[in-house]
Amino acid sequence: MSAAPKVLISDALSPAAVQIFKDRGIDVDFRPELGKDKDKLAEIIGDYDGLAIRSATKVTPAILARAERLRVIGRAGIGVDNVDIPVATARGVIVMNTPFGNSITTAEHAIALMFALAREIPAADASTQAGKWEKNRFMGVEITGKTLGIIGCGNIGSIVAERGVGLRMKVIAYDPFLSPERALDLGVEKVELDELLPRADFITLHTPLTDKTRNVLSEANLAKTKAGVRIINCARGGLVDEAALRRALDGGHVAGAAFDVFVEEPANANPLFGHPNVVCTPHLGAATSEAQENVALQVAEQMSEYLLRGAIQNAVNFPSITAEEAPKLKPFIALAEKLGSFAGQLTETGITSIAITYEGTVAGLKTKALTASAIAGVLRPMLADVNVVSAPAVAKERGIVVEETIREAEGDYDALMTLSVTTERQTRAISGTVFAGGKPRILSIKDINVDAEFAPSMIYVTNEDRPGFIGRFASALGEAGVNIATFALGRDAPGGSAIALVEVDGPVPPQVLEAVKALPGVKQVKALSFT
Ligand SMILES: NC(=O)C1=CN([C@@H]2O[C@H](COP(=O)(O)OP(=O)(O)OC[C@H]3O[C@@H](n4cnc5c(N)ncnc54)[C@H](O)[C@@H]3O)[C@@H](O)[C@H]2O)C=CC1
Ligand SMILES: O=C(O)CCC(=O)C(=O)O
Repeated sequence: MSAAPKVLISDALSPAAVQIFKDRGIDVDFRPELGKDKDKLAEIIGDYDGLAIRSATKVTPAILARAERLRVIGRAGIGVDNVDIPVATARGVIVMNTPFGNSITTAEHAIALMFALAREIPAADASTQAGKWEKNRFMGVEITGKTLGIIGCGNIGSIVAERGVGLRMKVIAYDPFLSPERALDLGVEKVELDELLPRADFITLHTPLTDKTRNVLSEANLAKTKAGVRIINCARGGLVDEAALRRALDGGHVAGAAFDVFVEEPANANPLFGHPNVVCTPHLGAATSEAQENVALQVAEQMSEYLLRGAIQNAVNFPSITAEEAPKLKPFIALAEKLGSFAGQLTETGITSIAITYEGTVAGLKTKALTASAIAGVLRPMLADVNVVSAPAVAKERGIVVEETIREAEGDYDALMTLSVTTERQTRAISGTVFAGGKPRILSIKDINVDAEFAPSMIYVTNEDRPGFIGRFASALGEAGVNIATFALGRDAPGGSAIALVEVDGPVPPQVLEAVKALPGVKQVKALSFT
């Protein structure tokens, strides 16, 4: 029996997560202090199959380089910008998040900050508790009837929009991916950024931080906002140019700003600090007991399902696979990898494209996962470290075009998978299926029917279809002491091109391949291995 998977929790997750892992039979170490101790984390990460984090742990290339066993990183929350996704993907590590568990809580924090700004609640509180009773100092603004401009109207932005509508605000939203139907449903007017900026009394940001959204409120865009605007950022530091915002606050154009997130976190110093109309919280958007319980439970469930059953949910770098789909996919994943491996072992020049056709019942499965497995199979003979998670990215990086075709109708087989690999010299197609009992099987190679299993040690020969070849081939193996286990043959036409696929016991010495190559009519000989 294989050992139980081991998970490290390196951030302040709700203890509910620990219990879930334990209940599922997973060994778990709860070490929240490690999120801030990257050296210690790097020292021990090699012992773990899973890493559960919030935002304090930075999963850098240096940490990943030491994570030899790591299979999954689970973010109890939404933003995965503290994880180096390309490097995790290249190392075959699934990265999953919990995209909904803290959305309501974060939207509520944005609304709370909007009220805090409108009525200067933090400053009024400090003044009152200091015994000043400055009734005339604090003159707020009413929310009702004001225009709320939302930048990024996804999960959290939509909840903020609904709350804004409920507060009788006029809600406008800039989000290139917001459909007109969804905007209508939410009661929101969809606008361009240049329209939102001068119209909004309050602007709230709810996008991820990407190359496109960085400094979306730049100095130039801040200058386009309405005089007296109030700005709320509960999404990510870096969406607003903090120094430019400070100048706009100092100059009086911006009436107030409420920030939960900062360019540098923990934010011990920041250009916004100290301004009387600025309200700050230390990245508390998701900090309610409800949200933390939600995300901790969800991430622990998702990670356990993956580590124990191969189910993938909410991965940002791999298609989802349910626990019900996982066992159905498993034999086809093996088939896809082996077809890929067959082609990969035969390929000696640069690959330009990989095409995979799914026919019959297999067309109804998660073909994206199968395609990723096939690509991994093709590339593995050339790149030892590639795996099913990293393969699509590696292929893309190498300029290999990947095509997937799905045909629901069945032909001669319930399920048929055909992989074609095109190199600078030729296209090689291999088809296969899964037989009862889950065994992958080869059905044709280069359009020639050959019925064979994949075996640990095989010899693949292409030759001219001439009398006497089989006897000479078998004798060459016999003389070298290589025992034949199974023998599969195929040809396109009498006297045309033929294929022999022979399973042998044990490895094939190079001199045996040379001897077979020297036989009359032989075009190609290759030892193949399938584990
Ligand atoms: N302060 C906190 O503690 C928390 C912060 N967050 C952050 O909130 C942000 C939003 O989260 P969700 O709503 O769950 O994400 P989401 O993915 O559901 O929504 C993001 C929206 O931004 C839009 N968008 C992307 N690029 C854009 C662009 N260039 N201009 C305008 N809109 C653009 C997308 O179309 C999408 O609708 C994330 O960055 C997340 O990390 C989330 C939870 C807690
Ligand atoms: O875990 C946290 O407190 C931060 C939450 C967050 O920023 C997110 O989920 O994106």
